[in-house]
Amino acid sequence: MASSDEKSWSQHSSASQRLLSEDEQAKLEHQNSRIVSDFKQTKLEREAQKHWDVFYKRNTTKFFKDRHWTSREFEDLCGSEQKGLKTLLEVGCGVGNFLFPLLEDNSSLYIYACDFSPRAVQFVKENSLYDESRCKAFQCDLTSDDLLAYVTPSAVDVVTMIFVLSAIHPDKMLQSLLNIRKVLAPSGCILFRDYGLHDFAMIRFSPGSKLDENFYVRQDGTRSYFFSREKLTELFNEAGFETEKCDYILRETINKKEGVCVPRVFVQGKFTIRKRE
Ligand SMILES: C[S@@+](CC[C@H](N)C(=O)[O-])C[C@H]1O[C@@H](n2cnc3c(N)ncnc32)[C@H](O)[C@@H]1O
Repeated sequence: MASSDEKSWSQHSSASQRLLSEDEQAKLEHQNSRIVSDFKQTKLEREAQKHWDVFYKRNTTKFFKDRHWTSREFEDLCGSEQKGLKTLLEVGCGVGNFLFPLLEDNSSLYIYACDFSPRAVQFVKENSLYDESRCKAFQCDLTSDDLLAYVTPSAVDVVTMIFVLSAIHPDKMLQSLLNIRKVLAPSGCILFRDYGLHDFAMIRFSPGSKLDENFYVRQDGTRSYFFSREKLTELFNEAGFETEKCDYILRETINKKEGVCVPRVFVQGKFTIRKRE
């Protein structure tokens, strides 16, 4: 995960995926020498929520930086008033690093925010900027709880998914998207940003951390998938969405702790509900 001591120093987008050096290819190959057992994989899935909750117990609100870049990166979030954007749902909101900057920048926006970690939701509610007339935070597991229990059907103009789908088991990604689709207005969209294929964090995993193709477990039991553009568009297509945009974002960050410059890869996209099935 990108911790708060990593500082970005340059950024650019690219249509093609990052090519690996021979050394990096060898590292990826080496990861296959020890794949996590089925027994441990089942346990990790059963305890997914617990692992994230413990993550927030340990890191409180200090791990992720406030995401002030979102309005810049997603033009749909810029000037929301003029665009008639009224209601937004952020899924996998963590402690609100995306939510609060957005609330501050958009005075007429109402934001629903959910996460399956009860501690994360509690941190959101305890934030001094939390205002029930402007937002509602609730606990919800996207893979199993019906979003319609909290949000009116088709009531949401924009859903944001910021580094959340990667934390969900690949077998449950589709059902999570179908769940989200139910609350999205027919003209609405999903704005997406997550870890991309060949991100530095992916190469860095050691043997014994690989769960499946492009899917890994961290030391603390939280998991991460690394998306190719193809995988992502295929998934959204299957869930009834059209891909408006889907790009790799390549950026270099300085990891201050280790004193090295590392290549980060993210995937960013915009998806709309397909008009005709
Ligand atoms: C990498 S963090 C990103 C948090 C936040 N979106 C941000 O960018 O700061 C992933 C978040 O997804 C949440 N999450 C993982 N699986 C989930 C699920 N099935 N349902 C709801 N939230 C989930 C975790 O609790 C965690 O807060």
